[in-house]
Amino acid sequence: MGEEIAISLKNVSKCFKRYSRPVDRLKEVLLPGKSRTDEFWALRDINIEIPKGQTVGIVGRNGSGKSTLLQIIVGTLTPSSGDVRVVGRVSALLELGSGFNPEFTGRQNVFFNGQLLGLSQKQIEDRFDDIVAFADIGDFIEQPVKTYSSGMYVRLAFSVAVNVDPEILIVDEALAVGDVVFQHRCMRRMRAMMDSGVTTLFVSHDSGAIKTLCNSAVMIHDGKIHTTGLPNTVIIEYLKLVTELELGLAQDITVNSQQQVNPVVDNAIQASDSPNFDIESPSSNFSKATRRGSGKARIESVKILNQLGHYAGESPIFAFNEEVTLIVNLKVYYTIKSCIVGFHVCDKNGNEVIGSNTLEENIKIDKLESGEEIEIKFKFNLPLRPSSYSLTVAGAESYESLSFDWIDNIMVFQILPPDTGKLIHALVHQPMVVKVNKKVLPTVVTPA
Ligand SMILES: Nc1ncnc2c1ncn2[C@@H]1O[C@H](COP(=O)(O)OP(=O)(O)OP(=O)(O)O)[C@@H](O)[C@H]1O
Repeated sequence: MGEEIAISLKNVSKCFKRYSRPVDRLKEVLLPGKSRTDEFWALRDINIEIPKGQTVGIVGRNGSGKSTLLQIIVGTLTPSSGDVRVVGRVSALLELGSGFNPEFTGRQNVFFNGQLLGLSQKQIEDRFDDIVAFADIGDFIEQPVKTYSSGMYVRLAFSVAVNVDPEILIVDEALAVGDVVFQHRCMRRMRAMMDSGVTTLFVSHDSGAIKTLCNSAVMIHDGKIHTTGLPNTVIIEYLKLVTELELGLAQDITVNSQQQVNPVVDNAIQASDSPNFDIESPSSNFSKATRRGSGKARIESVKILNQLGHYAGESPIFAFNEEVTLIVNLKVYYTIKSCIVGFHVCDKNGNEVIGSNTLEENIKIDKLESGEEIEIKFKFNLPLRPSSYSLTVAGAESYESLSFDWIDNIMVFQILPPDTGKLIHALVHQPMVVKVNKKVLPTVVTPA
């Protein structure tokens, strides 16, 4: 006998009608008979089968179609075509704001929701204390839900969703809204439910959560299934796509910023006259990166090797804390008195999180003549929070002098979450030793 299927979608597509201009909606009302909407396919030919008891993660960029897919499975949206089968009682925690009546108190909403999910009054009463205890929102349970903060709202909604004995649990990113303590509590509860055989569908942008919680994952892109498989494989594909798109964005910005050339630097480059800026490099990103400098010496190529010593590619993905080697090749066009070459790694907000240079690392590079070439290698680890980072590489004769070459955004790379499932809360992670000493309480001697 084959495995039981809890959720099955066959050739499911969803088309929304959209007005490209608000005035078209008005025109349609005033001049009925002609549709003025455009068709927008949010989902196209989705085929998924989720066996009973599995936990499946769904990833995809904003607007890729994840929420539409979940709403179709839950039944709050009907597909334009295709077949949806869901076997079992579904409890869903979809977007914030759905499910509760804002005018009702928390207590009234618990009963209202429980009934919607098919529980009797008695069954809800039996579970009520557990629901309130898990939500931990104190006296607010007697207040109208419209007075709740978004965090309180999620606490109560999640508590209801997990305390009604669902056979299928569908969670859409809502965990991110609660505080960290609550997120951990939710994770523990979800894991317990998964262990007890509840089929779970879990949408998240948190690749660590997908990797630690799910048996398999599905990546949606532009309304279609892009990749399915083991969570790690799907996450790598997802991060690769995100990195490539980010890099494309960085390059667009670069093209604009290059139009505003710093005149001082520009004159210096022109004065140097001879350097050839059509650099051959292993990276096609290279020539498009934001670049400035006198041009007396030029960074000819930059590449990163992974911990196995292999070239990591143009948009690398590294393991958490992986040891990498950055290799910078420099060619001198005009004699320089001395040379400092350095780099830094920036997070998305532009914070420089890792960086150094030859001078600070006590590597002295003396006078270099025109035509000389040098290679500099920096070996370091990447103990950084899983995210994407950009690399900047630069060189100058001294701290006081104008850079001879400075290249921002030469590369964007991605760091994966630790395999252990550990969450990295800070930007940079430090190895540490933790010791707990249990205090021995003095024994109290009671007088005879
Ligand atoms: N009711 C609607 N009418 C028209 N277009 C819609 C409607 N609902 C969703 N869309 C469009 O469908 C696409 C998919 O939306 P959906 O909310 O499913 O994406 P998502 O992957 O969940 O995004 P996010 O991660 O931002 O929540 C988007 O382009 C969205 O604008």
